[in-house]
Amino acid sequence: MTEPRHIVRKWVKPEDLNQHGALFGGRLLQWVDEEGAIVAVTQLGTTDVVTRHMSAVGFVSRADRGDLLELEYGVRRFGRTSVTLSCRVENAVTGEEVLTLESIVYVSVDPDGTPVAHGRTVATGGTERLRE
Ligand SMILES: CC(=O)SCCNC(=O)CCNC(=O)[C@H](O)C(C)(C)COP(=O)(O)OP(=O)(O)OC[C@H]1O[C@@H](n2cnc3c(N)ncnc32)[C@H](O)[C@@H]1OP(=O)(O)O
Repeated sequence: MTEPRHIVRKWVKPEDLNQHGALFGGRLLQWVDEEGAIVAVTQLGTTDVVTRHMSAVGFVSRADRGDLLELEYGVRRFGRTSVTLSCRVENAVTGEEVLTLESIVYVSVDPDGTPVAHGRTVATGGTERLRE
């Protein structure tokens, strides 16, 4: 399962930089997780979603101040309580790969934080499930 894709863009600003003047890796992971959670929320139709697992992280190339980054998510799999996304980050201008995560697993939870079945089996490209 790879379609539809979800793309968000981030501009690297001065407050996002590390001591070498490049994008701080932790900031990039924050973006990847936060935007991924929003994709998961739109897929599952609930805002009660938590991150359970991330696959190995490899920072392939650096991003610098002023770079425009594209975070592209795919929906890989629906489980009983989880949804698994993939994420590729690239420079929106050059297309150079910055980071790829094979899988990020988000879990639907109840108010006590216990996993609950979400009942979803098919990906959506929209936000209509939030209004169901
Ligand atoms: C958006 C954010 O930043 S949220 C903040 C960061 N995240 C958190 O604080 C979450 C902390 N973790 C937890 O509270 C708990 O681990 C929970 C509630 C998420 C899950 O509880 P668990 O006891 O692990 O539940 P369980 O073993 O049933 O797993 C839940 C789902 O995650 C999947 N899962 C669990 N571990 C993994 C793993 N290592 N890799 C892939 N999937 C996994 C399971 O397969 C299951 O999916 P399924 O129901 O679709 O088959």
